[in-house]
Amino acid sequence: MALLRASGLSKTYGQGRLRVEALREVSLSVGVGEAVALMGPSGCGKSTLLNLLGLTLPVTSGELLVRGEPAPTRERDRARLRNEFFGYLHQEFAIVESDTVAANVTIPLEYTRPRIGRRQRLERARRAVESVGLGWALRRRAAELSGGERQRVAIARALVNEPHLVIADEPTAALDLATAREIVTLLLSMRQRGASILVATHDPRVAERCDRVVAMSDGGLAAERTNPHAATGNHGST
Ligand SMILES: Nc1ncnc2c1ncn2[C@@H]1O[C@H](COP(=O)(O)OP(=O)(O)OP(=O)(O)O)[C@@H](O)[C@H]1O
Repeated sequence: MALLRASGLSKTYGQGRLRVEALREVSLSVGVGEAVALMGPSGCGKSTLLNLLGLTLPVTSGELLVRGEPAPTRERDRARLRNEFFGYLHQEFAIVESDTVAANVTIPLEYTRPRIGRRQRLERARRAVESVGLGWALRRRAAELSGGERQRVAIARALVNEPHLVIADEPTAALDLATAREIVTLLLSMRQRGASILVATHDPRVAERCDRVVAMSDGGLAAERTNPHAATGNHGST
């Protein structure tokens, strides 16, 4: 069974003269432990597709199955699934600069139900921060870290709830080459825990390290190829 299966997804923003058909009839599956890269020109709909698949935007039409079950429509249920199932990594990191690394990384755990106690939240944050090599920075304010270190904090936050799927939108756009490479290595290493990765990127070096590359064009899927040389995870079906 695919972890995520989208059939005929469409998204329209606005109404009347402001109406934008951002996605048209997109069908895509993501297998367990699979890394899929979305590529395509600016404005072709990559972020919109990530937001639909990551349940942060409602679909206009189409079907989305999460582990074989239709994605919930009630916001409360969607929020719970987001917290339990997904990890999110953004281009601009979305780190709270004035907070410590620990406080940033525990954010996704604040919303889990049943609630996780403070001590356990901190312990999980510590493990996640250590897994990205930043154990020394746990009590530092995020503002004191470099761009690459902040992106590693964002990765720790994306994996602290042990997500089944990590959704990353241009995770390396603001980074230099060496740091970008390191961040992608970290991101893809989540497959070893059975997590799937869905990443929108303009960078062919990121795409070539994923198991599958899906090319988008003008709100639709244009082409798809598998990368025989990508270090594969434990895929379910596609
Ligand atoms: N909130 C919104 N309201 C109206 N139109 C939007 C909104 N968000 C995106 N769009 C439009 O939908 C289309 C797809 O945008 P999207 O951000 O998904 O593209 P993208 O491929 O991620 O682009 P980029 O690579 O530049 O991030 C674009 O035409 C964009 O202008």
